[in-house]
Amino acid sequence: MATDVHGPVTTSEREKQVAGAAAPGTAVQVGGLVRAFGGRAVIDDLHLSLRPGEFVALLGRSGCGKSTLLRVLAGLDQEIDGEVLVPRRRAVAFQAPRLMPWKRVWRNVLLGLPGRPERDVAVRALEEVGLGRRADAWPKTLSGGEAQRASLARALVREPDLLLLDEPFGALDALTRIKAQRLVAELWQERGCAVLLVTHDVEEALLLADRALVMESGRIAYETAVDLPRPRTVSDPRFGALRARLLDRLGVDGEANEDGTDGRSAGASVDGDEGSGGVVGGTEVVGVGAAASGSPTAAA
Ligand SMILES: Nc1ncnc2c1ncn2[C@@H]1O[C@H](COP(=O)(O)OP(=O)(O)OP(=O)(O)O)[C@@H](O)[C@H]1O
Repeated sequence: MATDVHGPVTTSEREKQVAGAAAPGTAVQVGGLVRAFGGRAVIDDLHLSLRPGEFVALLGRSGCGKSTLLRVLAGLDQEIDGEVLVPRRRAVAFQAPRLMPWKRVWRNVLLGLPGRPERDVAVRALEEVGLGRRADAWPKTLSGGEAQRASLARALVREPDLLLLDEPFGALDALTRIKAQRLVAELWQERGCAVLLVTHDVEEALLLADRALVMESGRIAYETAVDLPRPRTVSDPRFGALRARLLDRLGVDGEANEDGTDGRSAGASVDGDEGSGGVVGGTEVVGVGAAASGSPTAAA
């Protein structure tokens, strides 16, 4: 069962015990996590930790269990074994904005919040994502990018210590996507919350994250620090080298050389199904413990 370790003091004895076991300075701590569907373990003895304020990207082939892990961390799936320590304040945004069409945008932002929060609370969150003037709009009148920003506002209004993003930019066109990535980078810098971003896009991971993880066979099979100064550019040779290494690890042929001098132009992404064979094999951990550093001011 997912257990909160931050925020107001927990009440149950079990929560106290688990909270006591959490390492200091840890936002997320997962140990021996197993999630099975019909006897098939999609997550199998997974271990993961995030530091407060750390931005981590989670990559992996389609069907390898990324969204399942995110749902567990969000507390949406509790049919698990193992230990999951997460902040009490956490929020999730999905690829589909999931706005209720019969509620105005500002009411969507406040959906599910305890108490009776005022409209102003929603408007402030909408202003943060550049949508203050659309507070009274109906969701169907928003563009795809605007709807995604409204979804982000709904997550931010919860003032999360952990923000879980499940391919939030996946359905956006290229330009809107770049803007949305920059927005997330800025909001992360301002808010200082830990972020776990599920993405298929290696470049997106490298532009935004302190650390990139690759999930495979139900575990974190590979990780690398992204210790590049911000703002980052895809033309940086070190960026190209990291991209090549990650693509190789994901079983995708990269055109970039290891030194990054002949990098791909854009859109290095992962597809193909987990379990369809593939180049990725074995378990390797590289650069464990990368510190969150620099200022995430730009993402392209
Ligand atoms: N509720 C469920 N019932 C049965 N199987 C499920 C359920 N949810 C997920 N699965 C299975 O678990 C596996 C992992 O799914 P998940 O959505 O976590 O993968 P993913 O890595 O996020 O994939 P993608 O990148 O394509 O979104 C898949 O084989 C999926 O069919």
